[in-house]
Amino acid sequence: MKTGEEGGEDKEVVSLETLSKKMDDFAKARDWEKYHSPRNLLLAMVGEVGELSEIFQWKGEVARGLPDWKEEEKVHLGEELSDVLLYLVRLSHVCGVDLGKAALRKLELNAIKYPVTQTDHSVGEHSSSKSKLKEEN
Ligand SMILES: Nc1ccn([C@H]2C[C@H](O)[C@@H](COP(=O)(O)OP(=O)(O)OP(=O)(O)O)O2)c(=O)n1
Repeated sequence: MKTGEEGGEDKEVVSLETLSKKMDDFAKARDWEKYHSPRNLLLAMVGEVGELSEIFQWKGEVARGLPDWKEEEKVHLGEELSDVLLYLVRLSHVCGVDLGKAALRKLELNAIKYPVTQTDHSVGEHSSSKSKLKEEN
């Protein structure tokens, strides 16, 4: 699917369903579904989070947009971010969780828990946003 961008440039929109289907095809083609259990996928994802962390390790704080990074470092970053995302999507799939839906619901909960009028960004000390959302629905 393509969508128009402000600058007239088309950008491909990649859905979570597309990624999930591709992971499913990948696993089926290799007969790897037996390895893709929830626990295995969780551990694999955590391992990839470790690899992602290594990229930032010892660098100190880095500026948004990573202006000082080499192109190859950014490509590597994209690969590790992708590994985390792909395992997360796959984990959600094998657990029967609709990740897109769950994330939209969580954003709603976050908005209730942290209203825009709140300025101190503190966490905790909030009444349960989950019960508030339940009351509203
Ligand atoms: N049983 C497996 C093994 C791999 N993958 C897929 C999902 C990840 O996107 C990627 C992970 O592959 P590697 O374990 O080879 O990890 P890296 O690509 O990070 O390689 P390395 O750890 O050598 O840097 O492959 C998978 O779906 N199921």
